Amino acid sequence: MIYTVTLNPSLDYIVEVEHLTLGDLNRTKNESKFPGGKGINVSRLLKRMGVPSKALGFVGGFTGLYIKNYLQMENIETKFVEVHEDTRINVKLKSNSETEVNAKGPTITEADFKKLQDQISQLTSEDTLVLAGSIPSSMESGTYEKLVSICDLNQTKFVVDAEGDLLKKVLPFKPFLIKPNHHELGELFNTSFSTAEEVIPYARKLVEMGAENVIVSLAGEGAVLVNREVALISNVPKGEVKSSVGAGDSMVAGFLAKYEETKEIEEAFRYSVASGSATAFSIGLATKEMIETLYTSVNITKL
Ligand SMILES: Nc1ncnc2c1ncn2[C@@H]1O[C@H](COP(=O)(O)OP(=O)(O)OP(=O)(O)O)[C@@H](O)[C@H]1O
Ligand SMILES: O=P(O)(O)OC[C@@]1(O)O[C@H](CO)[C@@H](O)[C@@H]1O
Repeated sequence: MIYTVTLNPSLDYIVEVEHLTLGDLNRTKNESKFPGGKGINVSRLLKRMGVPSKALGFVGGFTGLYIKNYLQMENIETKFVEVHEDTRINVKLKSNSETEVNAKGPTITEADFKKLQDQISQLTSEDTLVLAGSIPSSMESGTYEKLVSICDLNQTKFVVDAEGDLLKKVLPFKPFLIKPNHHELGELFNTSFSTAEEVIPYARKLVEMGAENVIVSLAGEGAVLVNREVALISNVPKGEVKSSVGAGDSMVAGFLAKYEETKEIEEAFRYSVASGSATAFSIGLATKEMIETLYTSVNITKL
């Protein structure tokens, strides 16, 4: 079974404004809201791909209730730890460009965290754990490290989609997959990239540091996958970007879903890119139909 963990879920409020003027009253052209947070997005995508998963993490208040009800409506299993403060609201402002305001999230107590650790201790070598997104500001940067050390004890395969220290600290525990975007990769090594080729040596460093598979996305410029055996570069399909919120999470879900089915890294990577673009070309997350349409226009080159 795949378990996703979202330590800091969100109600994503997507507002579209024709021409945003700071310091003035703006009225929306369109607005929508979705349950968000990276692990939750992975669970929602997996469901659309026909792969069951269970969503774990912390939810609280009316926003937490909204998330639970929404996932229940989509027949996604959840086992959230209930916290006292409200789950955050993240604002995604779509105008000439995309602007995001992500909140810091509720207070998580030691007792809340202990409940989650107990749940993760129940996983086995048959399970996969996906840890995705930021942590509420009340939690320490060693939080993911504590969770993956439980996976290490029980030989549970795990995936991490996080940035900075959260990511760095899990590498010695050998994650099955990590998926930084090129900005996050650049920040880790104090550099920047403009092409997929430039990314490869740095993705290889992450493999040397412990990651089994590294996918680096470069938004409209393509993506790379590196592991001990191969280095692959992918194009991205052409289309109109409607909202890239959740595009990275869709890549994680797409990779896991296809890999479960085929055990083929190259096909899983191809499906991952198609999933990322299908979400980028949608308001909200991709549908399976759209992913499968785009799949045929993803081309992978082996280096
Ligand atoms: N302009 C684009 N054209 C086609 N596909 C795109 C475009 N932008 C993003 N994508 C798709 O989304 C994937 C992830 O994009 P990106 O590199 O922005 O990841 P991310 O920053 O993790 O995403 P997120 O917005 O979810 O945080 C890309 O690999 C690609 O498949
Ligand atoms: O603040 P974090 O945890 O880094 O990111 C949270 C978030 O931006 O990520 C998802 C898209 O990837 C959204 O659903 C959500 O609002």
